[in-house]
Amino acid sequence: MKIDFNHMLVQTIGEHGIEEQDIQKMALKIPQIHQNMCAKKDAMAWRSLPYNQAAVVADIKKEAERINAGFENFVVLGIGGSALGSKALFTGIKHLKYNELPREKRGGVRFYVVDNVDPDGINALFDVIDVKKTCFHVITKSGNTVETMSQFMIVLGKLKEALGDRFQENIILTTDKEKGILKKISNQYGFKTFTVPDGVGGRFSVLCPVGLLSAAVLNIDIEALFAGAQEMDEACTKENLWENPAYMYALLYCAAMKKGANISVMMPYADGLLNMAEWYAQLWAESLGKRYGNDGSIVNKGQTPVRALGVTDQHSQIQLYTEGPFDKVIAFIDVEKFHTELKIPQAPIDMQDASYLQGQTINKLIASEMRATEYAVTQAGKMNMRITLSEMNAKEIGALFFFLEMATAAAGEFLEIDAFDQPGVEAGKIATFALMGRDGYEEKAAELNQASQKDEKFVYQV
Ligand SMILES: O=P(O)(O)OC[C@H]1O[C@](O)(CO)[C@@H](O)[C@@H]1O
Repeated sequence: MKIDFNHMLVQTIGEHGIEEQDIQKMALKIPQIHQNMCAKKDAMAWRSLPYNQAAVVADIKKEAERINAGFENFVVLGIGGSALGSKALFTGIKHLKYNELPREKRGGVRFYVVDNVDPDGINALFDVIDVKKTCFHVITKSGNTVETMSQFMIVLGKLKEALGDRFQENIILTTDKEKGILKKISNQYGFKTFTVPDGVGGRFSVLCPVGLLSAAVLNIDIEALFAGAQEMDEACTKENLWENPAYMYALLYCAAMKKGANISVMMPYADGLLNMAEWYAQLWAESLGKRYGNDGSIVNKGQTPVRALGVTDQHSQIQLYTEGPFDKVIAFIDVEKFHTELKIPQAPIDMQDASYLQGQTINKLIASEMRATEYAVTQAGKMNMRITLSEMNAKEIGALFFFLEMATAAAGEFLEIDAFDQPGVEAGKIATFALMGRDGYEEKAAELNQASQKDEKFVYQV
């Protein structure tokens, strides 16, 4: 993987870029940041995932074999970090019309992720799967998340209807080793259960059973995922800024924030990587968007992630990126070698001025469009950078996950905030419990009803 930061700098984009002397100044913080990253390594248990899971991976593979031998479909039920990693793995590595392929080409079950509580969305799935022939992986680290628990209850109802009491084999749970409702259910009913290790938060959990069971069911090479993550780990644990791309990413993005770039656009030029941008959006937003600094002062830090897809969004967003405010950093992601090379053939009709395309490849077109867009935003003086994957395979995807996780953790150190909590989300979760009538939340429900009184003059009913 190549990570190129050239277009973040004043010498390439002009006055809105970052000066080398700003880098030197911020680099003075690196020894302390590095010391913190080393001291917190054990607490950041996700950093050990590429190394310490031999037994659990063996178990996951056994389970995946059972699933692929006995079922037609595999459905992940979860939300946020419990779902986004699986989605990124699925489209980032597998065939883009995987579920529509015949079984012998897929080599396994069809794969779905349900990460919302849209009634039509959930019901649409039941219209295309036979629940009897479906294995559901229910993932919630906290074991309490309202969206996942309600999906689970709907599925249990359907399974009971279809199978009577013989639904145990259709359910696998992944949750905390002791906390939460899901763990209690697991203990009581003996469902096959995997554990989210301590110190592995949802958004950092893709390389534990949360994402690995999906990987195994999809026949994704888990060892290659780990190998990519390990290689990246080696680079991203170096103290030297000029050898550590995660530190440089964190430094430059934090320098950009200081210059008012409050938006982080991730723009992959590959359909399959759009879910990687979705995954990054949660990682970057939930980790860095914080009201309080480590010292308890109010800091309101963070940078808003935006996902865009090349080339599609060139025709919707690039106008803004090029000519709009200097409030963004754009990370382009490109792929050197796609799974396919697609030639534009000689057309059977006269293509007039479009005939220059004949004999060329779509691969060249997507690569050229990325270069052209990169050139345009660079000329316009907008900060951008490029991550190049050699291919969309398990090793590169494992490396990319790990790089972005390390960069996020390091950015948390630069910003002097806790990158591993999410108190702002908890507030919404509590309010939802109250609105849904959960015991113990009566006071909150009353408070909410009071707060939702509206001044009718600002409400337009048309
Ligand atoms: O895995 P859980 O506990 O259900 O949480 C799901 C998601 O909810 C959050 O807590 C908040 O959205 C995320 O951090 C997490 O990934």
